[in-house]
Formats: sequence, structure tokens, C-alpha cells
Amino acid sequence: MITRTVDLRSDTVTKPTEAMRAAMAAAVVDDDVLHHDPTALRLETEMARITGKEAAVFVPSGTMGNLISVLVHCDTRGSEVILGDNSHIHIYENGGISTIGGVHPRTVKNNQDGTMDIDLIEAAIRDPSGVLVYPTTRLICLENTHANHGGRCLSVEYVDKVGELAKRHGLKLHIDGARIFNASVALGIPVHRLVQAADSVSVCLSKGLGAPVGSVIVGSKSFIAKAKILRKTLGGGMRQVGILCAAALVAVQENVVKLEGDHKKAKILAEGLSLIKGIKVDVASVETNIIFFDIEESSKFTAEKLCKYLEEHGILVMQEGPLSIRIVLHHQISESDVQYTLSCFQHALTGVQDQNGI
Ligand SMILES: Cc1ncc(COP(=O)(O)O)c(C=O)c1O
Ligand SMILES: C[C@@H](O)[C@H](N)C(=O)O
Repeated sequence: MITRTVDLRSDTVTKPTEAMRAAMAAAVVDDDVLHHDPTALRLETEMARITGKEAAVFVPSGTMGNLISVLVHCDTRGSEVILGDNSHIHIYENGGISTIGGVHPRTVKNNQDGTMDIDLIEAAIRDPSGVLVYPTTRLICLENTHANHGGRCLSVEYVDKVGELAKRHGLKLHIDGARIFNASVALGIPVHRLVQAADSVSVCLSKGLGAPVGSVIVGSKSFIAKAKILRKTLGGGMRQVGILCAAALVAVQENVVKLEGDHKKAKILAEGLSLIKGIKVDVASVETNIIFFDIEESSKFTAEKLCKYLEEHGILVMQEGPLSIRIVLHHQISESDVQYTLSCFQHALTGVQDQNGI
């Protein structure tokens, strides 16, 4: 019988805290399409302040945040965006920039640290003299932290260099900042400095910050005005949305300080996993709250079988490949959960029981 559940599938799985639920119940609301919902306006004002941008708009998801941002920057037919071949926008957003926006993706290889070589980005920029046959490059997208590369942080020096490259070529820069607060805490650099070079950023409130729903796009006033129109076009214009924004405000106020703890627990878990025979994990690459690891081929387990074993013991993780698994820490995972998880891994892979009798 499962006595506890430790949900490590993602940082999207958190449940609203009591403070969030109280704020939702008490939220002052109005119709955010007909004018503005006062609580949504408070959140948008606060997020613009934190990120150092002129304006912000609340959207239902990070996927919509990225989609709207790309489509505002690439509002001319034949536009092309340069992005990572392992980026969330390219891999996990149903190709929306193309299927909905008609924008052509031009991928550049993501390095293990989540960056793209700047010379390769520059080489991917279309020569305007080839306009007869080439799409027109209008945008470069970065992702910080990088989800598919273990939550690795892009340094502010790197982001600034890509920003300089974009400006030199008359391009815009968008950052998929789903976990930008994780990068900020891990690097010890304020969010506004980390995104200074970006023309737009999509920030998830529903990941490590623990809000139940939503993201915010930040950028210039004119950019956000266009983003609001496109949000409505895509069906993202919401009415009394302050109910969701009230929870997001609590998340921003209360949970940023917890991110460091998430990162520490991720490091402890990664270090523990590295000591278990049959598991391969690069502990040094764990910079924030995400761990990717592989099962050794000599092990009796496939990822699918191990995930099933773990689920039978209340541990939920995400299978990423035949022998690879992802774990994501969040503020509702305790140190005791981390130790219980390690015990279950230990028992599964070595049969050795620990003092918990697992
Ligand atoms: C890096 C990154 N960007 C964007 C998203 C999309 O966010 P949402 O799930 O809210 O659409 C996610 C995951 O959810 C993500 O990990
Ligand atoms: C799976 C992916 O879409 C999601 N962003 C996550 O990190 O859980």
C-alpha cells in the first residue's frame, strides 16, 4: 500500500498553498477584457518591475507566452526564428509558431549547457540579399534555465552577447524564461539584469514559483499592446482573471526564496543517486532543480520498469528515454521525501534495504 506520494515529475505539479487559496477567494476582480482586472494589473505591474521591462501581460500558459511573443516579433509573412534544436518552443509546443503563426524555425544545436554557439547563431542568420529564396530572420530565442538540458543556467555574459548579436543584425531577442527565477537564484543575479538584453521574456508563474496557473510576458509597452491583441485572438483574453493572478502574486512574494532550497535538494538527490550502482548522473551539471540521469545498460531495469517500480512506492518521475529519467524538485518536496526517494532507488537497483526498511 502506498503510504506517501513524492511527485517529482515536474515543478508544474505543485498545489496552491493555503495563502494562495485565501488570496484567490478574496481577490478583487473585474472584466480584464473590457478594461482591466485590478489584481491582474497589480501582478503585471509587479512583474514588469521585477524584470525591468516597461509592461507585462498575464497569459494562461508558458506555451501561449512563447507563442504570442514569437508571433508579435515575427508579424510578417516569411519570418524565421533562430532557436535551439532542443528548446521547449521547438520540441514541446506542438510547432505552434509554424502551425498557427506561419513562422519558420531555424534550429541551431543546443550545447549540453543549454547555450547555442554564438558563431553558429550568426551563421544561421539569413543574408538579406537572398530575400528572393530565403525566409527573413527576425528573432533569436534563448531558454533560461534550459529544461531539456537539466535546468542549466545561461550566464548573463552569454545572454548579453546574443543580445548584441541580435542588435547588430537588426533582430529581436526573446527569452523563454519559464524558470528565469531559478536561473536568477542559482547565478545570484537579479532577474532584471539577466533579461536586460531581451526584447521580450515569457515567465512561468506555475513552475518553481508554485502558482496554480499562468505565465507573464514582459516587454516594451508597444510590444505588450500587440501581445494583448494576439492573446485575445488566441482565446486567451480572460474575464475575472484576478482570481488566478492573486495566487500568482502570493507565489512571487513567498516562493522565490524557496528556490534555493529546491536547488540544494536537487544536488543532494543527485549526489545520492550517483552513489547507487546502476545509475549514471553528472552531479556537477545539476545547477538548479532538474536532474537527468541514465540507468546503466548492465542494470536489470529499463526506465519504464524503474518508473513503474517507483510509482508502486509512491515516487513519480518522468521517463525521458529507454534508459533515461528526469526528476524535478519543487517547494512541496521535503528533505524527508528526498531521503525516501533515495531509499527506494537504492532498494530497486541493489536490493539493499536501508534503516527505513525499504
Ligand atoms: C522551458 C519551458 N518553457 C515553456 C514551458 C511551457 O509552459 P506551460 O506548460 O505552462 O505551457 C515549459 C513547461 O511547461 C518549459 O519547461
Ligand atoms: C514537459 C514540459 O513541457 C514541461 N515544461 C515540464 O518541464 O514539465
